[in-house]
Amino acid sequence: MQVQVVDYRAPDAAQRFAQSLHDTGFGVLVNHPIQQALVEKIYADWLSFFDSEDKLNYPFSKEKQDGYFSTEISETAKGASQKDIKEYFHLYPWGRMPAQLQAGAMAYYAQANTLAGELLSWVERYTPPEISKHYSEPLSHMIEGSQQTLLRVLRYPPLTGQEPAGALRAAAHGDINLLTILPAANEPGLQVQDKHGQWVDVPCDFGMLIINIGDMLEEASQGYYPSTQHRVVNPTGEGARRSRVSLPLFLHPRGEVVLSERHTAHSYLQERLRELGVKT
Ligand SMILES: O=C(O)CCC(=O)C(=O)O
Ligand SMILES: [Fe+2]
Repeated sequence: MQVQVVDYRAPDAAQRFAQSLHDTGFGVLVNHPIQQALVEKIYADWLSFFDSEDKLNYPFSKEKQDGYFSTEISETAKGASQKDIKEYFHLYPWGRMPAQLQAGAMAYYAQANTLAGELLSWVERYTPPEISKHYSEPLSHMIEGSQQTLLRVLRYPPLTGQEPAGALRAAAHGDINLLTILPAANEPGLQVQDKHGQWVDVPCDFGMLIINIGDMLEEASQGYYPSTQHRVVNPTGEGARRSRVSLPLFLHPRGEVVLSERHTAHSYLQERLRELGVKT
């Protein structure tokens, strides 16, 4: 399996992108409208923040799920035995965040959210009618007015050699939400699992934008768009001494949106957060 790299400006971009998402759960865009300079500035600013004590002023809230999640409390992927080797900060427009980092992070949030809305309409356009007739409302409507879309700034620290056997930067998991938008990180390591169980590197040249399907869209599309397992493997050699930083935006519907006969977005999210051990 090879994840398709699609030129956002190509005349057939929408169709090729949706096909890639259907085939693999992943799609990669080049020539997209997200400003690379902004992404680079966020990476640099947040690396300094994670290196500072200031992060301890924003302990995560179990109820709201905003703030700083340390390596000690960060999530354990569903079915995994070890915690991931990562720390991260959850940003919502209504949530807590360091004042000096707010403008950059919220500018990125707005850009990525706008693009995500367009990409959802691409996904919808190329959904076969026998599937889309079950969408409770157009996909791009599901996110309108949503307060749940989450920007996560992740920092994977340099490895110390003392990590528990089998622990990974991010163990295999599927994302919970509709779509995830992820600029290529500053270091490699992201892999996706193909239909035969093999792990395949996701194209990650600096400047590429990686998009993947989450469980909520798999649920709403009855599996037509698969939420594929992915992971971040540990670096070896020189790379092990470096931090890796990444910036996924998890696109969430409004809580009351009906995903399927079984679930609203709210009921689905609560169930999954409990499974991750970050909610009681
Ligand atoms: O850091 C990455 O490249 C991926 C992160 C990820 O998959 C996640 O946080 O859900
Ligand atoms: Fe993920």
